[in-house]
Amino acid sequence: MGITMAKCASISVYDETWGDAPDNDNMNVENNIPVTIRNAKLQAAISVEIDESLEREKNEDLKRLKILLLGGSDAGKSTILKQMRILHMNGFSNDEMHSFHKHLKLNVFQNSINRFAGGISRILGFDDEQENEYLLSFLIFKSVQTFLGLYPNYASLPDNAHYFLPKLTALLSLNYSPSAEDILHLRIPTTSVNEINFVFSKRAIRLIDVGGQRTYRKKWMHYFDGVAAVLFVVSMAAYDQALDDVDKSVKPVMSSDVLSDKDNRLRDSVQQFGDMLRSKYLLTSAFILFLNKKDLFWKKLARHPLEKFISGYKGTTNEEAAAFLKEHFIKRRSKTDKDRPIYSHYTCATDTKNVEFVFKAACEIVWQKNLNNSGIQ
Ligand SMILES: Nc1nc2c(ncn2[C@@H]2O[C@H](COP(=O)(O)OP(=O)(O)OP(=O)(O)O)[C@@H](O)[C@H]2O)c(=O)[nH]1
Ligand SMILES: [Mg+2]
Repeated sequence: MGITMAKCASISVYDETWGDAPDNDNMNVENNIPVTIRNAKLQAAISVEIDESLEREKNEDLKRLKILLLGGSDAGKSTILKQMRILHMNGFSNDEMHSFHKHLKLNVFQNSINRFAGGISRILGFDDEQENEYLLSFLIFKSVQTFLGLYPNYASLPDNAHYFLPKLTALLSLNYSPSAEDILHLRIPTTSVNEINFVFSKRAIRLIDVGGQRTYRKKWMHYFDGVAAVLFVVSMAAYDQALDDVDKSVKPVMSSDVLSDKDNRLRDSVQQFGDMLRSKYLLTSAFILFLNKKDLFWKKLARHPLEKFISGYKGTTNEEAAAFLKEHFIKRRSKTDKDRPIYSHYTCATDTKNVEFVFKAACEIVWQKNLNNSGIQ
């Protein structure tokens, strides 16, 4: 857009100059400089100015990076955005902290206690009335630790339960104010779009975080224009989890080699990743895969062997398991696309140092790609 305007400007200045000049301009002398020479000097100056302006624009474009966080629900996209706020934007305002505090209570009660109590009651064979009584009883506080010890991988516990439940008594005290770590562990599903602009390594970055639930994915494509990089975030810990928001009308189209359950979250992510790679709007964008929640993945593997959920896995170590998952994403490249580089990192989005490191590495890839595209090496 800017370049087109600059080109138009150059033509109109040129035309006006020559249109205004008298027929016999060669003979018209002012300060002993013939008009044609003056015009030539003027044109040269304008041309230099336009070149400089184009160069400035090109440099500005190189600096302004549009980065899109994509991936399924609960993968960790908003957690990465929060980390950018902490790392590059002085954290959160008082209003935001206040709202986080409210969400914290909601998270602890709605997400964790309800599910936890439901889990206990099912295990102990309680009916609804008994369950309600049980919920109200103080016993629940002591039982939290016992339950987590007995059932550390209880399937319907949200991922942040392992962080929040052991801190329950402190969290429920009236004067408790949430720490940065608490905020990073909060689960607030994104229902619209979060966007932040910040400067990193002297470059302006526009980071966009969209909602990962199926209902919100239709909106993703509104943000595909001019995307320098897609950070596709995947929860590795989702290999044994079912989708919360299964829309039965959506038919799985994936090959049958991955995962037995068609509503499996990881399987859904693999499918999404393939779809994004094939999107004609993202063909020139760098693709960086964040295989996230590595901390939870390591913990789960011992109790929930990967081969029970993904056929074909024969490895024994954590590293082999992680590499096996990664391969399922990488092989979603199409035949025509098989040489397209896909960069990947194993990440823990709640770990600020880890995110700082991988985000820097991701940006370096994007900058290098931009330089190559613009012909500057
Ligand atoms: N332990 C652990 N928890 C994580 C990690 N990444 C994210 N979480 C937690 O997982 C939950 C979901 O993270 P979000 O960032 O809200 O996920 P999202 O991808 O934005 O999800 P949607 O907004 O629904 O698309 C939150 O409770 C996070 O604290 C991680 O690497 N390790
Ligand atoms: Mg989110």
